[in-house]
Amino acid sequence: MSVIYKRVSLIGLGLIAGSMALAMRRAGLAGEITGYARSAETRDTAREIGLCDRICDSAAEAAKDADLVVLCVPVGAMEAVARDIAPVLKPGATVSDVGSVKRTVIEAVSPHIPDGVHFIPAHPLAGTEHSGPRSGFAELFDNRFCILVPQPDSDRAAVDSLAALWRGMGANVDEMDADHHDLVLAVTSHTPHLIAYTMVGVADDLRRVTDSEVIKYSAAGFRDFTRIAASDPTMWRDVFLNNKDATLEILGRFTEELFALQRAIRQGDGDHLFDYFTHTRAIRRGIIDAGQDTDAPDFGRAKAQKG
Ligand SMILES: NC(=O)C1=CN([C@@H]2O[C@H](COP(=O)(O)OP(=O)(O)OC[C@H]3O[C@@H](n4cnc5c(N)ncnc54)[C@H](O)[C@@H]3O)[C@@H](O)[C@H]2O)C=CC1
Ligand SMILES: O=C(O)C(=O)Cc1ccc(O)cc1
Repeated sequence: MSVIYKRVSLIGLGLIAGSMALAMRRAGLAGEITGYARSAETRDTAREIGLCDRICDSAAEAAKDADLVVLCVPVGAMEAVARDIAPVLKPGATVSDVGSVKRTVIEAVSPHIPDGVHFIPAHPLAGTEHSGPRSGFAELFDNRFCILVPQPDSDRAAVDSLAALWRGMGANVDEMDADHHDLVLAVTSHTPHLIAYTMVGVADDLRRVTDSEVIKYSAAGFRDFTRIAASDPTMWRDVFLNNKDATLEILGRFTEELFALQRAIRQGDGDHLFDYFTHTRAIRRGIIDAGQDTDAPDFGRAKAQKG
């Protein structure tokens, strides 16, 4: 594959930026990759493992002369970074991000983007519970979706270049409106994470079951919950604070269904339980038939542990 951007700048050097750097290198998509992270320790680690061609000591230095700047920081830090890099962005450059929430990121970042610079938000639907500069791997985006959220005035050629970059990194690209994205993600990712956090908290609270029993007898379902609940607290705090309405909407529906199942159990209503589980099994089978069960979590964990 050939170079799409001469100079790419990654701000925030964790799982996603690290995986992007490795995936871009794998396919030769960037001439030079610069990077910046807020903590000196992260920058030192990134230098030590050669994550980028150049690690800079400020976001502005990393973004200077870049053709593409990708904000790879927690959602709550996007605005501060956009403010820092705004003065050095060159005309014709593209700014993108990888945040798990889109509407508030667009509202926070857009005002800082100078005229003549393209802002094209994005979200790769791929990740693991690991974080930090050592957690990235080149295959993270393979066969995963990356959702682009072009703005009404987005330049088509700039959107096409960004889409080509994500395809070059292995992803399938779709476009979506920000509000729809946030609702879809509240259903498929954000609320499930909250449920996992809660379930692990409940198990921890249950003093009649000791820690060693929780670990020893963890069946697959609970094991997955513990994996998800080990995800980065800063990132997930920011997700819920920034996708408030959609998450609360889905949580409301979730608790209604949960109460109905609770009542069925109390009343011994086996028909309700059977019908409900039959319906949900059909949904799972639909996902498998559509070829969309690529089992990212285990794949990600295995790769990250190797590295
Ligand atoms: N972890 C996951 O599974 C996925 C995460 N995302 C999104 O990607 C973004 C990054 O997530 P990860 O790479 O997982 O996080 P991470 O925790 O691995 O890395 C974040 C990096 O940002 C740096 N950082 C934090 N605040 C900063 C600031 N103000 N200025 C400069 N650097 C700063 C941290 O030092 C760290 O290097 C988040 O917005 C997250 O919502 C998207 C898809 C999947
Ligand atoms: O590790 C998992 O199971 C994930 O769900 C990864 C993930 C986390 C956050 C995102 O915005 C997208 C993907």
